[in-house]
Amino acid sequence: MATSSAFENHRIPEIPESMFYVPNFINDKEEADLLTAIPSNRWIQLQHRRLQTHPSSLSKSNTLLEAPLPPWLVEPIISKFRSLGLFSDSPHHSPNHVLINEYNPNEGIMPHEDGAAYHPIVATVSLSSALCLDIYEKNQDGDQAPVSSSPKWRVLQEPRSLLVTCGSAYTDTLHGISEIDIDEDLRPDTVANWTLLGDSKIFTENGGKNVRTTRISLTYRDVLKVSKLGARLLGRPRG
Ligand SMILES: O=C(O)CCC(=O)C(=O)O
Ligand SMILES: [Fe+2]
Repeated sequence: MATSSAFENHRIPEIPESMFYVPNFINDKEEADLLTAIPSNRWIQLQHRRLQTHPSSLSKSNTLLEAPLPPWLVEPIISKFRSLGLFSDSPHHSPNHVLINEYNPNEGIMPHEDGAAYHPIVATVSLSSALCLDIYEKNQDGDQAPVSSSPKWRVLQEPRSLLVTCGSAYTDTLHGISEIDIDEDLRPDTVANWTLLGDSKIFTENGGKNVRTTRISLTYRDVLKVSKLGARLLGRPRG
């Protein structure tokens, strides 16, 4: 990925290439504006989280109907991506799809990979609460199972942070969020991005604990297959 050299300083050292962590990627006001803009009528309730997709869900063949992202998901985020060089190598040179997840305490997502519908990069902006993303080594026999049921690395995602996963971190690992209400044992040797955190002190002072509240993630992606015809026939999806 062609990124600015300043961005290299945000590389998470322990994890296979490449994951990058940027604390305070957005400020308090930008976070508050995003939280206000997320439409309350677009949530799909899943068993262990809520989800919304913009501009629309992918079809069964993993095709996106061409449509713009809603403006509140574009600025200020996309110009910040551009100045870091993110998505410059991806086919559409900018994200065209955003999945938004919401997790209450004790909710999460099973270990999985994001797969081949997307160019191998995902950029995740976290809002409201910190939590740990668990990273697992992937079995190389193609069955999508983790090598071990315990994660190999943990990435602590603070509110307003950015996490970028690309390269072999995208293709050769699985990621998940465990269904707990407190992330424990947060220390330099158990958190892969500890030295990159914006405020590691609060976790140290709190006995290495993060008590979760509701956390929202905006996950930006570039869908490979885009259907222009669909967009013309069906018009723009609601945004
Ligand atoms: O909420 C997150 O940070 C991870 C979400 C995720 O893995 C996904 O939407 O595919
Ligand atoms: Fe994922």
